[in-house]
Amino acid sequence: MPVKETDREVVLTRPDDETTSVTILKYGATVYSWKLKSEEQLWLSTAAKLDGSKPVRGGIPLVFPVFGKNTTDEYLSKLPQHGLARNSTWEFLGQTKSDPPTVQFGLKPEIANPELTKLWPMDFLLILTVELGVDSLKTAIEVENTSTSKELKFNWLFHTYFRIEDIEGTMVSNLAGMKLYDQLLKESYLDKHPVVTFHQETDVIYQNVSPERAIQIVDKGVQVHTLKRYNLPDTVVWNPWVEKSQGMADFEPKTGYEQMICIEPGHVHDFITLAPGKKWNAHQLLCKDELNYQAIQ
Ligand SMILES: O=P(O)(O)OC[C@H]1O[C@H](O)[C@H](O)[C@@H](O)[C@@H]1O
Repeated sequence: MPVKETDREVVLTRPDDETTSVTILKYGATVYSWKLKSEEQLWLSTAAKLDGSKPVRGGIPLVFPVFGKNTTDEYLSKLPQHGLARNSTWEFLGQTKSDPPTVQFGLKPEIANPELTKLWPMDFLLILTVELGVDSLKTAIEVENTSTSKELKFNWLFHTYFRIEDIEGTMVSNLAGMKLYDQLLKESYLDKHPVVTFHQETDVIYQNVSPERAIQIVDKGVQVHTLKRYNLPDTVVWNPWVEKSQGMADFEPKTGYEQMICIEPGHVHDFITLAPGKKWNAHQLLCKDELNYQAIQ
């Protein structure tokens, strides 16, 4: 069966290849496994909670309506870090296409985490579409402002944890020349390095990364993941390294930072503001591609 639903999750398998599948937890509509020919592509902590007691540490948590911890907005500042989508149980809306196999999940205030919608009393409808290609995974989001009178102000981000072999042998290409905000230094600057490499904790937000840029994760000269984006101008690059991993109870094994890199496409530098009745769409595409070093314009 290409789509298997249980109380907890939905597993989508390619009819032409049963070793290629994606598993989506209803809690957070979190993709927590994507296997290509039996090989896991995403990183998941061995201590990740899959029982709805905490957002999932790994896979693709969804960040909405706020990225990080807001301190200025009257309502968004009341929400916990990264908002309410990753700590709400979404509704499985079913399979919408058989080729490529595609499923949808929905979230609206009536079913979202009531502790959190109390703090952020807005009208919205989120539809997440997950499409399993031969060697790709597309996650697409539609945000609708269902209010008839109020604007909807929000961030969106796909918090994608990629599985890699060895962080110190890994580089991320095609972000060179971009302006970034370093969340650790609390400073903005131009990244003049030709590629991003990792030797310590990294937590940076690249801004206005052109949609033509395919971000590639390269392991010792070999392309292992390619990330394409639509309508997601910012890209967060995060690796917690040694100390930060020690401090996260759900991050295991403690050496796991060596096998993961978060490349998170989003709209987080500015808020999106949607007028009543309007919709906003974006997607990320995780795929395999030839190594393509794109020149800085
Ligand atoms: O621990 P979490 O709330 O899941 O956040 C994990 C990480 O998410 C993003 O990558 C942020 O840029 C980091 O500052 C944060 O530490």
